[in-house]
This record gives sequence, C-alpha cells and structure tokens, in this order.
Amino acid sequence: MTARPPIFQFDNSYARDLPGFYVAWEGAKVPTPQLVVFNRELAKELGLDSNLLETSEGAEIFAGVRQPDGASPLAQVYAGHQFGGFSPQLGDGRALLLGEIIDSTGNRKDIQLKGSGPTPFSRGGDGKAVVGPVLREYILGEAMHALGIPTTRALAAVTTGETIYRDGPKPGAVLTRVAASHLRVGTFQYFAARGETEKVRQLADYAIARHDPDLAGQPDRYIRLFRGVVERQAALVANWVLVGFVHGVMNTDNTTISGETIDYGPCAFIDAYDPAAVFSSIDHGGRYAFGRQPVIMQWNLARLAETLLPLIQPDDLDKAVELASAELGRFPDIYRAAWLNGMRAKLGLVEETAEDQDLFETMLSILQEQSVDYTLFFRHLSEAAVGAPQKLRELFVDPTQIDGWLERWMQRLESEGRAPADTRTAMNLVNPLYIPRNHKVEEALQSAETGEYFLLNELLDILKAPYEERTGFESYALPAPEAFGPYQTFCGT
Ligand SMILES: Nc1ncnc2c1ncn2[C@@H]1O[C@H](COP(=O)(O)OP(=O)(O)OP(=O)(O)O)[C@@H](O)[C@H]1O
Repeated sequence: MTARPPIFQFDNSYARDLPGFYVAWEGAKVPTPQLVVFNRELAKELGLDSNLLETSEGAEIFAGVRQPDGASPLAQVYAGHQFGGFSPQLGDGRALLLGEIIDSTGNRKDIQLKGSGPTPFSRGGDGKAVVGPVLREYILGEAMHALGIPTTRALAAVTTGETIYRDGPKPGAVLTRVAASHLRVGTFQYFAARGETEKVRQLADYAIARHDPDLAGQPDRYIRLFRGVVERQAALVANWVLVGFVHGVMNTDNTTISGETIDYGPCAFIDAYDPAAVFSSIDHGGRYAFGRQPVIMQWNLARLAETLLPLIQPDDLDKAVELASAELGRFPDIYRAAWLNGMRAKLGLVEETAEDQDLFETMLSILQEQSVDYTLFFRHLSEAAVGAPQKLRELFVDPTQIDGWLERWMQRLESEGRAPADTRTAMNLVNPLYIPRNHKVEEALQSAETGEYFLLNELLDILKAPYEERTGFESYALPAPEAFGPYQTFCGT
C-alpha cells in the first residue's frame, strides 16, 4: 500500500525565518467538529484535494483538534492601536497559523484557524468564536473577493459542538482563513514599541521577501516597502469606498502589509449613501465612519512609518522622518486618483477631465440628501445610459433633483461617443447588483444558528457572481425593508 500524500504541503517561512515572533501552540479539544461550508473553488486554487478535506478528518483539522501531517501550528504576536489607543500586546488570542502553502499560481498563502481556542495572547478571552460571526466573515470575505477587492479568503467553516456564551448560548465555530500573510501594522508596532530594532528589521526583510521581493537586498528597501504598503492600502480603501463598504474596526492590528482586507467583525455595506454611516455598536464617536476611512488609513500608515524610521536612515532620524513623510504625504493623491478612476468606470466614462471631481461630488451630494441606495443607483444608471431612466428616478423621493445632473452626465457620455449599449454593458461589469445586503446576511446567519444552511448557501452562491442578474433572486438586490430598522454590528464576537 502506498502512503497517501499529505493533505497540505506545508512550507513554513514564518516559523523558519522569525523565531521569537510567535509561540508554538495547538487548538483546543472540542466535542463534535462538523463541516458547515467548504470552499471548493478556493481549495482548487490552493492545490488542495477537496475529497480529502470534505470528510470527518477535514472537519477535525478545520476545528483545530487534529493536526494535519507536517503542521506545526503557532500563534503570532502583535500589538496595535485600537480606536486610537495603543495596546502593546495583542496577538492571536483565538487564532492559529496552521501553516503556509504555495498555491497553484506559486503564491505563498497562510492557512489560519480563527476560533480554535485560547492561546498565551488571549488576555482573558475564551479563544473561541461562534457560528454567526464566523459565517459573517466567510460571507463578507468571499463577497469582497468576488467584487475583485483584495481580501483574506474563507476556506471552511466548522461548528464545534460546543455551546459558547456571548449574549446568550451560541453554537461554537471555527473559520479557516487564507491570507497572503497575516503581517499587520501591529506586528511591526509590537517590536518597535519594545525598542527591538533588529527584530523590526527582520520583520521588514521578511515582509519584503513575501510581498515586495523585487526590493530584496536594495539599500533603500525599507522606504520602498513603506511606499508599497501606502500604495496598496490607498488602492484598497478606494475600492472599499467605491463599493460602499464600511470596515468598521480599522485598528492598526487590522491593517495588513499585503493590502488585503482583514477582520470582518463589525463591517457592513451601506445602503443609503451616507459618509457618516457607522454600523459598529462600539464606534460611538464615528471614528471609523464610511467617509473617514481614507483619513484613518493614512493615520494607521503613519504608525507603520514610525516603526520603520530607524531602518530607513539609521544614523539620521530627521532625514528618515522627511523621507517617510514624503511617502505618507502621497497617500491622499494616490487615493484620490484610484477613486476618480473607479468612479469614472462606475459612470461609464473613459476620458479624464477637469470637471470629474465636481461631477461625482454633485451626484453624491444628491444621493446623500435623498438617502438613495448607493448600489442600485449605479445599476439603474446604466439603464439611463440607454434612454430608460425610469427605474433610476424611482429611487428618488424628488427625482427632479437628479434630472439636471443626468443631463450633464449624458452630455459627457455623448462627447465620448461610445454606443449607449456598450456604455451600459461596461457599467454593469463594474457596478454590482448583488452585495451582501445586511438583512440578507442576518437572515442567513439566524437560520444557520439553528443548524439550517439553505439561506447561507443561496446567499454565498448569489454573491459569487455579483454583476450577473439572475431571475428569481430579486430580493437579494433590494435594500432592507423598513421593518429591518437601523443596523448594528458587533466586534470580536
Ligand atoms: N474570544 C476571544 N478570546 C481571546 N482573544 C480574543 C477573542 N476575541 C478577540 N480576541 C483578541 O482580541 C484582539 C482584537 O480582536 P479583533 O476582534 O480585532 O480580532 P479577531 O477578530 O479575533 O482577529 P483578526 O484580527 O485576526 O481577524 C485580537 O488579538 C484577538 O485575538
């Protein structure tokens, strides 16, 4: 009999290159691991054999109770600014890096369990997660990916058979998350705050090898690493804003070096356009409101810059500050350029003109004034491009307010000379019809809490193809009915 090849071909660079940046750890025992959702498409991209993972053995691996061959799981340490205040010691308090694998396109990926039990970084927490938030992260992360926005992915969700007490008894669950890495601004902050410059250097070199390999060995590699993170994060936040996403907890421990969205705790998509939109129950001051995300990201990147100063110009702090400030100062322009580009595409425009910003802002102020659904506006606007503005006008309490703007926009389209039907097609390729609507997410989660997964699977299926209209699924495109009321989300549950 030939031995079965291991399910995961681990190649663990973090453990190898960064001793002292983690503790080796194992998942807690749980009674009855059961696979709830498994992402076959992602498994394929990762070069994993679904037949081996959609089994009771797979469920045990994903629950953290069975170590796959070759695994040496670990909990990473990090720090972070949370709502502006510095916590010098956070770390994976309920997560385990199972290991890294090289995917089918040659990229290194972390496989991490979230909710697999307490670790030395749990700070009094139980180290667990419950089924609602685990599936929320699964749904939102996969929706983000389908929207073409860099994000951690979800490979699997299992229930554990445990009852976990949150705001009542809840089924325990574990998420298997896949990421380009779990390096966070907070990882740098942990070592910088302790004055461990050599460890910051080790970490920066590791980050370069993993995310900016072209910079390896270059004398100016640290400032260029910072530049890369600024560029990735500016593009990411522009993407969030263009699609109407509110991250909700943009702490520096939730700001990645890779430029991927991470931690779908209290996030949500807006329905009515509103820069002040906040969903998180704990964000009383609106620090992480929809419209503040670019400013907050720049603030988070300033915290990263601080950790890198001794590397950027070791013998001249003033010079290092000058160089880092120049890079950080480019953030607003990079962000604005990405946002303007994205908005042009959403409006079916190709040419860049001096009036773009004004055209877009005028539109947004009308949407805000009339609480118009952000997602449906762009989708129905594509119909207006072919001379059918009726559905669009129905989104407005007073449609006459948008008429003047529509005329202006139509003139722009005409001046560009593209056939209207082509404009509509182009617009529908970048403006989603289906986003994870808050009421649909809640419906799916509530039924999953009772062990019923039909709505979850239907929602996941719809969100896989967000631009493709499907008959019979009209309700997935609609904003929440009035009775749903104001929406609130919760952190770290
Ligand atoms: N139930 C828990 N038990 C132990 N630690 C926890 C628990 N919930 C959150 N933490 C820890 O608190 C810190 C901040 O929590 P946050 O909700 O931002 O992270 P998370 O959602 O657990 O993880 P991630 O940022 O990796 O997605 C993290 O260090 C996290 O590990």
